Amino acid sequence: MQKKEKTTLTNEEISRYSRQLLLPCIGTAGQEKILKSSVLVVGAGGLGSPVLLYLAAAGIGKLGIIDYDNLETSNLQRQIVHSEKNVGTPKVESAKSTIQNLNSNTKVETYNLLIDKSNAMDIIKEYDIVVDATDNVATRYLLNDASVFLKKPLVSAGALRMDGQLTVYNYNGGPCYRCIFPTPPPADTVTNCNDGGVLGVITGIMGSIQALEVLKIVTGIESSYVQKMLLFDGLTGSFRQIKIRPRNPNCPVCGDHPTITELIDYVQFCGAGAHDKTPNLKILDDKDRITVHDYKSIRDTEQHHVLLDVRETVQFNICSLDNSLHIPYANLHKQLDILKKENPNEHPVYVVCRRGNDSQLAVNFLKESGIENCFDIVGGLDEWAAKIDHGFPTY
Ligand SMILES: Nc1ncnc2c1ncn2[C@@H]1O[C@H](COP(=O)(O)OP(=O)(O)OP(=O)(O)O)[C@@H](O)[C@H]1O
Ligand SMILES: [Zn+2]
Repeated sequence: MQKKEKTTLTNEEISRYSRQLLLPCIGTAGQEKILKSSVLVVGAGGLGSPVLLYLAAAGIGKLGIIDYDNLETSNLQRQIVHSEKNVGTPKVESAKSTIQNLNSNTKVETYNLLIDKSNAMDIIKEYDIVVDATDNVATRYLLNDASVFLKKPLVSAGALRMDGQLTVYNYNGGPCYRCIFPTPPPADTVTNCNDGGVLGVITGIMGSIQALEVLKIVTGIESSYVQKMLLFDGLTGSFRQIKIRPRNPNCPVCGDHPTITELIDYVQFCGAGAHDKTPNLKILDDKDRITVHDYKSIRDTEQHHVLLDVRETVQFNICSLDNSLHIPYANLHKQLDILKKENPNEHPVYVVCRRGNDSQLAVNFLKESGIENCFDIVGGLDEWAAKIDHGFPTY
């Protein structure tokens, strides 16, 4: 008969983790590994929340939490590691207090900072696994490269609107993020939750699967997403697993002859930083733009004009200025006649959107279509709320 090593788990640990100890794929040996492991979670937002909660609950020995931001009310819809009383405080502290209430045995390190090339290596080297729960391309490349250099698995996910995706990079001979996405997308084509929206449950589902993959890696169960990507469509409820390319031997970071051997400037590489909610375009000359203050006096002095709001209908339904003519930017080419009908005397047209990007594109388009007397309202309704009417809703 083979003699088994006695478990090092205490009676308290046996009882606390009993429901997962009973799983043959985990058992006492798996739980011992979980208790000894350390995981770095980058981003304490929509994805990071379930990751942190489930990993703390499962007994991960040390959790690192990185986030530079403070908690906002609009985060509570999905960032369930936080609560109302912590609005305005650093997310890392808010998350730490929740997970310490859940499991006081888990050691928690907080990093209230923006992870970048100056600090990434020093922080990541202290952990076994990295979880990418952020929302921007610059940080994805940074975490990828640092994880490759330090030989750490990277459990990465994203969620937007009703969809999610997930992959485990740089693990068991599989590809890294750069093998699959060698060049970043143009900055102005990237949509984030702030613009596109996201249902909280979607981030909950994707973050929960990230936690699951972490636990599988820690306990030595094979991860299901090496060289595979999970695509989740919340509208149809379908989960699809697609095979992705293998490790690229010519990959500049993880390939056979790497050309990138230290962290680079990711903001420059991606054309956008971690902070940038939406790139602030400036495509019009100043003569084609007016400030919110100038537009306010046009309204106050009742000058004849048309206010054209080019936001999507879902956004227009949230809030709008009185007497706006609504034509979404995407429909403008089809609905120019509506604008012409509303403005037979060719009064000036002032174009507004949420932040002043689409409105500039719209002014450009109107000018090309022969409507010369039109102007962009700089900074859009966000600027209106900030500078003119503090009671105007922001979202
Ligand atoms: N380089 C980085 N360093 C530290 N934290 C980061 C970095 N990049 C992103 N984050 C954090 O990752 C989290 C991503 O989560 P999520 O997208 O759900 O939140 P959000 O940015 O607060 O959302 P919203 O776009 O609705 O304001 C954010 O809390 C953000 O502060
Ligand atoms: Zn690679």
